[in-house]
Parts: sequence; C-alpha cells; structure tokens
Amino acid sequence: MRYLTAGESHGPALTTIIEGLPAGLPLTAEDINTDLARRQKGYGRGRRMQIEKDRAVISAGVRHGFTLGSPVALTVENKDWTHWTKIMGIEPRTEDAEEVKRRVTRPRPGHADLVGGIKYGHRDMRNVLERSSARETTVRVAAGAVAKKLLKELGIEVASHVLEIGGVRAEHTQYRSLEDLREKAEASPVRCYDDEAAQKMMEAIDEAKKKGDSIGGIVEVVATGMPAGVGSYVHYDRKLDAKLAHAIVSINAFKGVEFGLGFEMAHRFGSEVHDEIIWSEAEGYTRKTNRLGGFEGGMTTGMPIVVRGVMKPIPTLYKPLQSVDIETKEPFAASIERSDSCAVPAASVVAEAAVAWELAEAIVGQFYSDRMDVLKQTVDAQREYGRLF
Ligand SMILES: Cc1cc2nc3c(=O)[nH]c(=O)nc-3n(C[C@H](O)[C@H](O)[C@H](O)COP(=O)(O)O)c2cc1C
Ligand SMILES: C=C(O[C@@H]1CC(C(=O)O)=C[C@@H](OP(=O)(O)O)[C@H]1O)C(=O)O
Repeated sequence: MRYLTAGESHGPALTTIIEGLPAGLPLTAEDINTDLARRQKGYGRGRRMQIEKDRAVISAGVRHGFTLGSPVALTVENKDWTHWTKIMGIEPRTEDAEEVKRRVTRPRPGHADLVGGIKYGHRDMRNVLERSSARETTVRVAAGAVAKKLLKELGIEVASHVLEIGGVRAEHTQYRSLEDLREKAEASPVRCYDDEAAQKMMEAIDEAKKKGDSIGGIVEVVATGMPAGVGSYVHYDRKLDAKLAHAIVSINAFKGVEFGLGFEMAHRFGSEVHDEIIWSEAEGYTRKTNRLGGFEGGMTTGMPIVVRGVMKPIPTLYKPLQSVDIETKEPFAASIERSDSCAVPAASVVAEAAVAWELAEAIVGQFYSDRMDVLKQTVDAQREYGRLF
C-alpha cells in the first residue's frame, strides 16, 4: 500500500490518494472524521483550529460502505481558504498591497522557511511555509484512520497518549489496559491519562504562552494484536521498527524516537533489558516483560508495540528570536500573527496515525490479498502457526 498527500495550509483543500487497499473493507467518512476531530483538539492550540471543522469527503474507491480495491481518494476542505483566495490563488501575482504584505522574507528559526527557500529558490518563503505546515498532518491522520479500520478488522488496535509536556511527565504505572488508557486519554484536554500530571501540563502551557514561548513533549503509541514475525531481519529496508522510526520522525517537529525502555537501555544490564520467553497452550509464545517494546530483529514479537516520539517546541514564537530579512540582510526580531503554543496532544493523534499506517502497510505487504476476507484468514493462520511453532 502507499499514499500520497497534497495541499497547502491556506489553499482550498488537502488531498490524499491511498492505493493498494484490499476490496471489502467497511469504510465510511465517519470512520475518518472521528480521528480528524481528535487531531483538532488539545490544550495549547492557536486560533486556526477554531476556524477549521475538518471533515473527509471520499470521492473514489468506496461504494455502499466498502472499499472496491481501487485507489481511495479523499479531501479535507480548508475553511480558512476563503480568507486567502487572493494570496493563495493559482492566477499570476497581482502585486496588490495585500499580496505584497503577505510575502514572507523573514524566516523563522526552527521552521523550514530559510532552507526551503534556498532549496527551491522561493524568495517569497510563503511558498515554503504553506507546504511545510503541519496542516498536512490532517490527511496523514485520514490515511491513518483508514489503516486503523483495516487493522481493527484483523484484531489489531492502536492507541496513543501524551506522556510528557514541558518537563511534566505522567506516572507510567497508572493505566491498566489499552482500553483504560484510551478512555482516559480521550477524556483529557492534553490527552494524558494521569489527571494530576495533565493539570500541571496545562499550567506549563499557560506559563509558556504568557511568556510568548512554546513547549514540546513526548507522545507514546501502543499497538496490540500484531502477529509475531511481521517485518524482516533479512534487509535493512524491511525492518519494521526502522519504518516506524521513519514514520514518527517524519511528523513535523519530531526529533527522536524510542521503543520500549528506549534510551533507558543504555543504563541497564542485558538481563534487565531482554524479555524472557514463555509458552502456554492458550497464548503460544509470549514474554515475561515487554522492555523491548514489541520488536526483535526488525520483526514484531507479538507483544504490544510501544513507541515514543519527542516533539520539539513550536518554532513560531510571540517572543521574538533573532533572524535576518533576506531582502535587506538586516537583523530583525520576528513578529507573528498566530500560532499554536503547544501541539503535543494533537501530534499524539498524528503519531498514532503514522504508526497505524506502517503496521497496516506491513501486514498487507506480507500477507497480501486483493480481498479483505482472505487477508483476515491468512493473518489468523499466521497467528495459529506462531502459537504452535
Ligand atoms: C500538530 C502540529 C501543529 C503544529 N503547529 C505549529 C504552529 O502553529 N506553528 C509553528 O511554527 N509550527 C507548528 N508545528 C511545527 C512545524 O510544522 C515544524 O516545526 C516545521 O514544519 C519544521 O519542521 P521540523 O520541526 O520537523 O524541522 C506544528 C506541528 C504539529 C505536528
Ligand atoms: C493548520 C494546522 O496547524 C498549523 C500548523 C502550522 C505549522 O507551521 O506547522 C502553523 C499554524 O497555521 P496557521 O498559521 O494557519 O495558524 C497551525 O495552525 C492544523 O494542524 O490543522
């Protein structure tokens, strides 16, 4: 399976085309809209999220509630477009006062403005920021929602939550099951299951906002029900943990990734890291612990996948950072119109979608069938083979 995305942040719409989905997967726009709404929420978001009401319009590949096996195409409208028609239209530049005013010649440190301008030769760096904007993650979440639907049919669940914001970390022992985690995260304004930590996270966001600053954090994605042996050790580009790492770091502002104990492994003995193997008639091979986060040799172990990503603070700041105007080469202190001060809760939903996509892609790639019912039988057969192996 593969998908492409297109669309500018203040253009008419965002689009994705998903190719390679089996036929017979139940799918409605509502399945996608639920996740689009989850991505829009979260304490710390700016004014743009009050303008947008993200809804998917499916225009191809689905009939009477089921995928056809043909490419699925969908769009999400940018409501903000109505304010940008003159500036973002495809007609030649007007050179009128408003258009000139909206040209971007002052790059923001930490955003893609300057290097994107140098790379593509865009001296109006609006041409960079429109596409480098995380608005694009809207349709990544849409593709992820479709992937989650496929995984759910196969008994695989994916959930996400916020572990840390601005140095405030949730207690890691507080959730008992994936359902428990999901329920608590969905009820929290910062998508954190630990109420006490969530309160402190919101205070940290308020504090950063008051200072004209921004803060980042850590998100965690958990996936259960993957059969053992998805991915491969035989070649570097078939390792599924590596694909997940790529997917996480490809999210705007994500700078690091870890599995299971993650960087903590550097401080432990091998006996405190590797997960001992046990077998039972009912469950087959499992592990006493899950410190490796569900991967050995680039393949799923059958244990829950636990992957975390770190998001840097948002680069657009109300408190000015020094930069250089590319027209005058003079230093200036940036001023801005609007921005998120913290988007970690929204980004956790994006990370969930990114992980779901990679898992679904790996499953479809490995157990390929044009038909959903056959895919399900093949995956079930692999689980049974793994149990008795
Ligand atoms: C959900 C989400 C919302 C974001 N909102 C903003 C924002 O309002 N302002 C901003 O400057 N950056 C925002 N970012 C981060 C930038 O998109 C990102 O830093 C930029 O594309 C540069 O890429 P890099 O940080 O990966 O190098 C957001 C990121 C995500 C995931
Ligand atoms: C639009 C979204 O996020 C945007 C991501 C973003 C950036 O620079 O990444 C900048 C802001 O855009 P604007 O300048 O229009 O307010 C955010 O609102 C979204 O998440 O849907």
